[in-house]
Amino acid sequence: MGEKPTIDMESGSPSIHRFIAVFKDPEKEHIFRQEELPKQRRLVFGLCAFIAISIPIFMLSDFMVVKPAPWDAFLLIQRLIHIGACVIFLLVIPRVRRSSTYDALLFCTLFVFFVLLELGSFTFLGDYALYALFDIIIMLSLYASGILTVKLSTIICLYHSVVSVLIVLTLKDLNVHAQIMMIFGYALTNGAGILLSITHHKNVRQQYLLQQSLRGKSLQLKSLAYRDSLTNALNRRSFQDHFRDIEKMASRLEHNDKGLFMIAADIDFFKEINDNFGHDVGDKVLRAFVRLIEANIRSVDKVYRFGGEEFMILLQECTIETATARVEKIIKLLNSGSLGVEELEKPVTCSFGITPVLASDTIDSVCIRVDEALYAAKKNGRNQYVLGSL
Ligand SMILES: Nc1nc2c(ncn2[C@@H]2O[C@H](COP(=O)(O)OP(=O)(O)OP(=O)(O)O)[C@@H](O)[C@H]2O)c(=O)[nH]1
Repeated sequence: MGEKPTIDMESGSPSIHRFIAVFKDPEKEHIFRQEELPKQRRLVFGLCAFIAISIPIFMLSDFMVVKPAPWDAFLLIQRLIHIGACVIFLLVIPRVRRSSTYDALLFCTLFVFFVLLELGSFTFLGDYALYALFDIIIMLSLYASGILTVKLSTIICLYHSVVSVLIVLTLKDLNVHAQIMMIFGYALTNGAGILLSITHHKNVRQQYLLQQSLRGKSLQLKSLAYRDSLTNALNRRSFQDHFRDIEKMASRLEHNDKGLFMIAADIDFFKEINDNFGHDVGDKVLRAFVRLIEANIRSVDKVYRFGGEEFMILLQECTIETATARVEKIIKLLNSGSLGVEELEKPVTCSFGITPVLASDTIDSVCIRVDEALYAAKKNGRNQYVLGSL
């Protein structure tokens, strides 16, 4: 599956066309509509289900007002086609993946729906006002629901207004006064509907932008809360909060050739660096150390600063050979002066403890084991690694 599309809020809030209520940038409009599609599908699904259920109820009441044969048979066929169209749409709509396909399908369904509804109006015994009321309610709820884009609302409104006016004019049993009122009613409903539609689409887009910006801000805050401000490495809180994921990963890899490895790293004689060259140089060393580690692990692996000059490195899906090879390489790079802090007279060295993370481990058990290995490395003379015993 592709990555979920998002609107880039850094490049400024995208503006909205005033009358057609879509984003001015077509790509942003496309991303927005793809994200909105699941919600729209749910709405249309609900609407179709409502029509499919309510029409049989109307069929029962129709018998009271419908004209005699052949209109009764006509009405029955018309209602059955309605229900059939809704059922087909109910089956198809959950599978629609593109907003353009969705629009085309919706337009076809609504077209069939209104043609049948308009034809159905002839079957009522002069009770056109009742039919019109039902019709107007459906139109208004469609406009206001956001199912239709402003473009679709306008097309349907024009088509429906023209046909409805023609029907009103051809109805012999409506007097002139009633005809004028009906036409006036349709004009007002459709006009109000288009305005509702524009307002609705603008609101939905503005709300979407607001949500995007809030989502971005909350991600920024989360990242700030989980990062160490000096080195930008992940911090101890992040390690604690994500340990559940680490446990899950360890269980998943339990019977695998590859597993998870925790490495504790502690820079040797760091106090001396601070004392001899000052805190600023000490800070520089810490930043350069994190950069060097990050450059020598994969992007899925993680570096956490636990405090001071103490770090944890989590290697994912690797073997003991790879874990030790990576640490050996880092030790070699440090000894060759690759840290690149010019103020220092001799290379900075570091001691490491390495241990696999087991499915049965808790945060404490793994930290204790890896700390013991690190302590042994320090005790053995520093600038080396020790594998923790299980
Ligand atoms: N520059 C700088 N120093 C820090 C920071 N946090 C802790 N320190 C210093 O790191 C030093 C840690 O010293 P020790 O715990 O004695 O460790 P060490 O000198 O590296 O000795 P060993 O670990 O035994 O090799 C202390 O002097 C702390 O003040 C920091 O953010 N920046």
